[in-house]
Amino acid sequence: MMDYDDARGERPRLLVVANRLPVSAKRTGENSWSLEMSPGGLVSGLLGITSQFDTKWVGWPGVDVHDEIEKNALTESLAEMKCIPVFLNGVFDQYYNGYCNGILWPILHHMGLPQEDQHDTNQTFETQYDAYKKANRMFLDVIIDNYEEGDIVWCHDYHLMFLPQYLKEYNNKIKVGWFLHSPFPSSEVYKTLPSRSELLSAILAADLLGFHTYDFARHFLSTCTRILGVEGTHEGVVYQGRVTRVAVFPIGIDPDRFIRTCKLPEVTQQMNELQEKFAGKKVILGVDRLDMIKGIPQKYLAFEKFLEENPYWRDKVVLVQIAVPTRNDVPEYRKLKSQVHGLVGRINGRFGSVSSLPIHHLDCSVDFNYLCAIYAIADVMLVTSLRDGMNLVSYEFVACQEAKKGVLVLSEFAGAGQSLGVGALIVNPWDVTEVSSAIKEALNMPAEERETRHRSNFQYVCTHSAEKWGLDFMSELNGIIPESEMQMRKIPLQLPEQDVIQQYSQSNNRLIILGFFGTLAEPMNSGTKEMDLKLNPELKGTLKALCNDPKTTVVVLSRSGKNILNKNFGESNIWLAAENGMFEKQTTGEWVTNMPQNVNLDWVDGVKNVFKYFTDRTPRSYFEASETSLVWNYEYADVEFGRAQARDLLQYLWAGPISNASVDVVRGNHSVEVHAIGETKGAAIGRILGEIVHRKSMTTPIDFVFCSGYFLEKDEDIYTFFESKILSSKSPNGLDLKKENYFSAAIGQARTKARYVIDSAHGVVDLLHKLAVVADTTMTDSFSDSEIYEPRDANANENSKRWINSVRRRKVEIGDTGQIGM
Ligand SMILES: O=P(O)(O)OC[C@H]1O[C@H](O[C@H]2O[C@H](CO)[C@@H](O)[C@H](O)[C@H]2O)[C@H](O)[C@@H](O)[C@@H]1O
Ligand SMILES: O=c1ccn([C@@H]2O[C@H](COP(=O)(O)OP(=O)(O)O)[C@@H](O)[C@H]2O)c(=O)[nH]1
Repeated sequence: MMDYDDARGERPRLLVVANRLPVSAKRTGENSWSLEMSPGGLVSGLLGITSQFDTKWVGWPGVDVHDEIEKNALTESLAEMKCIPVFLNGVFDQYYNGYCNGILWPILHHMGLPQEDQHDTNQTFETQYDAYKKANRMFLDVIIDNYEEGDIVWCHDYHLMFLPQYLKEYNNKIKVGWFLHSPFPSSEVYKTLPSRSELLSAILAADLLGFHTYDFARHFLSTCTRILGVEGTHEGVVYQGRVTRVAVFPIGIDPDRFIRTCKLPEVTQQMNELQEKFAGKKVILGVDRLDMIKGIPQKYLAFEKFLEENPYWRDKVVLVQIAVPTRNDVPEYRKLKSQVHGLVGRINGRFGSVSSLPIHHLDCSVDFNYLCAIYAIADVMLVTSLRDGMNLVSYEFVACQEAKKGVLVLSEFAGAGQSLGVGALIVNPWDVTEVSSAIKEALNMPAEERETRHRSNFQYVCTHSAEKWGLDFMSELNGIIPESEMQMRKIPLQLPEQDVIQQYSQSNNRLIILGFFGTLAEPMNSGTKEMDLKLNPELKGTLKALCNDPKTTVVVLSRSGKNILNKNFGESNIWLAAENGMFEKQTTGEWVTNMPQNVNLDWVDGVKNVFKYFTDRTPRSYFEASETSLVWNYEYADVEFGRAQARDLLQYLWAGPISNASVDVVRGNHSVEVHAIGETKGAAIGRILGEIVHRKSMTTPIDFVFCSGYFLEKDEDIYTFFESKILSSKSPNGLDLKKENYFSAAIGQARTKARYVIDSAHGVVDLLHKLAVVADTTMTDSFSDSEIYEPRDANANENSKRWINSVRRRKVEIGDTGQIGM
């Protein structure tokens, strides 16, 4: 955790940006306002971090104000509380009631999009979406007006999903964090959102994204994979050349505030009054905003069932439900209110009497002291959220229960279900029978068990406070920025193709090192099987031309076996390294083995069986097997399923065929590779280089190296091998390499040890075509001046054909025989 130097007044400046300010304004007269604490867990949680930072809040003040004088008056009142208002006049209804709470909120809580009148819904959707973006821009404008260099900006919640993008577009150096207080749904639900990609890309502009639970973070990562096609790693999401860190930060409360409040005389007085009022009865408590995600109807149905089945308890228990009014302007919420009132009437009618009602339903919020008092006297807290980001009410109840040690009945669908699962009775709120039984169990629970359960919850709530949550997030954000900047700096440049061509044309002894899979091989399709790895047909002529140039040596380094390389490169005068260098040969010669003596390959058949098993059960996966290595690849399978299968496959392997074998297991992006210990591509290239120098009896040092492939991270030593050979003067090892004539280029990797990147294998194919032309022209110059060159390969792609022809024409025009001046 970070240590901030309060004594020197060096608290970092933090702009907390949330839809709602911690206080909401109410007009009390002309130009005068009263400020009240805003409801909801977001505000409660964030209050815990204000002491650690020089914090200012940016948010909606809770009212529409049109008059400039009034705006100024309110702005001044809010400034005293370090709050900066964003007046959302004109867009608020469409943005907040419409897009935020009518569209995003139900999607995030697994409830799906509204389905009434599709045509109207589509029309309003567009307007609401526009208002949402406009509102996010209004937040941006206020931030810009108040931003000072070095400020950290922490954006909160689903209301502000565009803000990270807007902030970074304004100033890429601002540290931006974004935290989601609600759940993040499964990709199957999120996918239905019409603006799904834009919203995802917009939040990925942040440096750090936080979620309450692993489930939500996992859903988010797999949604990014499925919708944007990006890979989620343990570090986060690599998107558009930068890494966005994704991490889990479960929010907490300020437990001391509750513990202290419960000891205040006025609060103990309220407790006494409540106890007197409910004397002889057990109190079950519910505290929720009247929101459909809180499962209040389900709670009432379960309570009704409990009363039905347990007549003994009918006059000995009362359910007090504080239903805090919320989002009254959203139609769904108004409907919920009447539904809930109907249920209360029915149950009280069925089980109540003149002197007692089983349900006390309050449509209001209560003040903080009263809330603590009622938390403290309750015997059972009943939380039946159908989905809930965290549910701080359950933490608050625990914090107030040191004396009573009541029982928490908690929905498994609240984030809190993951943290308080040991102490609480966890229920599925949709299962009224289960909730009814849990009520009974809670009411009958022996004191000793209540004590044990409470202790475990209390310990958690006290150690996982809102302050810790805020500091953890900020600490991560601060740590991550330099790293992500570093990563941005480390991101290699695009291969400078023209420099490669120029250096190639000027050099006298060139070495081209290429991978096979994902580089020279034709893209696989779903039907591809083990032996089908084939040289891209576009490259046949090109490779031949390169290999036939006496100034050029081509090496193909592959994890594939000897047979596959023989089949594909048998006709070229080329150096081959099969199985990552276990076997080597020049096409004209015999394969030489580098396999250590006594290497044990007993594991191969067992691994093959496991790979076969998983290939059969994972559509569009396939495996390659060679003498010393096997690779199972799920690149073309459903990525999520493939990943899950890969996990299972590894368990099978470790438990069986490789438990005692001398093998390396490498997890690639979409593959699992098992190979005999002993070879790396870097070591192989070192040996081959020695051979080349020796066999060719070289007199001219190698003065051009191009090395490119779709290599696994562990094989990237192939790129670093040459780095140590780059000298200012000619080196004794037959190399004359400088940074100008050494080109290492990884295909499609955001992070690599190579100097450069190429977006796809097409880039390599294209470049090789061009180099082949240079090889041809420098070798023979056998075209007549009037001849327009036709690439020898009819399949060469259009760009390279065009390029080649333009070079030919220029060559004709300027009579250039040896060099191509680019
Ligand atoms: O501002 P409102 O529209 O009135 O709604 C109140 C808040 O509701 C949501 O709270 C969430 O945040 C809590 C703390 O992280 C979490 O415990 C709870 O599960 C969530 O529902 C909403 O996310 C906030 O933005 C609202 O302010
Ligand atoms: O009359 C009330 C009752 C409760 N709360 C607070 O509202 C928050 C509810 O947070 P929770 O995470 O449980 O759910 P949310 O309402 O944010 O979805 C808690 O901090 C409660 O103390 C409130 O402000 N007024």
